[in-house]
Amino acid sequence: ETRAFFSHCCGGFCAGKPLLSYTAVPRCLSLHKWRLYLFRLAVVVDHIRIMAKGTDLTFPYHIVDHVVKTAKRGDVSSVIDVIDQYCYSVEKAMNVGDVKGAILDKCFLEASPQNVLELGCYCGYSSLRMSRLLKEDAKIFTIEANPDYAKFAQQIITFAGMEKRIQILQGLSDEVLPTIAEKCGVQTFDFVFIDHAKELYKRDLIMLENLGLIRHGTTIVADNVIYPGCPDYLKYVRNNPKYKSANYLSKLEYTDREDAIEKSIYLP
Ligand SMILES: C[S@@+](CC[C@H](N)C(=O)[O-])C[C@H]1O[C@@H](n2cnc3c(N)ncnc32)[C@H](O)[C@@H]1O
Repeated sequence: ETRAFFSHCCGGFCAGKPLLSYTAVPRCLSLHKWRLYLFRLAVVVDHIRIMAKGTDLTFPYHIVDHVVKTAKRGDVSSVIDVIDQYCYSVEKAMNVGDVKGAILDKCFLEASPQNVLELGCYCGYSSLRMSRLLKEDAKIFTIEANPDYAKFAQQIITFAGMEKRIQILQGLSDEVLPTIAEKCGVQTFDFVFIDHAKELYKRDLIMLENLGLIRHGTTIVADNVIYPGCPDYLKYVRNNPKYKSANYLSKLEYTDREDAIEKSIYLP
């Protein structure tokens, strides 16, 4: 139980959690360069745990291999199905999965967004799910701190033929967000999927507000709000007149454990 909990903390990192939490400290010059090193160290620790079978999670490159061997190139739905089959039958991974993925799809279709932001790309699974439902000229920007995961996600996204619709921005969320508008030519996002380090959900939502990156009516969907959970985020969106929130009870990806998705509409 404890192991499973830690393996999902910070979006799947376990032993690295205290190190990752350190990356949550406010940016300042003296800490700046160390935050990414600590993030990478946390990843190394987790890789050792995966190799030692100390967690039931997988390396994303296993997923890349499986997708390339099994899925149909250029067919997004085939790539998504192959990842789901792999996670059910071989090794679990920390992507949103098919069950909560259906809720994400529903929220996405209701919002019919033009500009989409995702925090936490991992292997690109949720980006690909959303990309199937994108309007003609709409685009997804997804932030991923781990350079290896960003690379594997890029391979999967390109294999699925979605490289023009999904842009990966590699870096820590609080370092990428301040320059995203200028870099990507986007003023505000219409839909945000938050699925990175659970203790950063609230901080990064407030950052999006302060940077003016969300507008009246933006839909914000947050994953894993029960397991491993993000109580401070839920308290923030539920007790805040600027948000109208709804909870969708579901199951943790590829398991029977209870989890949920929180959808919040920003109405400042
Ligand atoms: C749960 S996974 C994302 C799963 C993905 N959304 C999906 O469903 O396919 C969380 C990801 O967030 C990334 N992450 C953690 N902290 C981050 C941060 N501060 N900035 C950007 N990415 C971060 C992790 O490296 C990990 O790949």
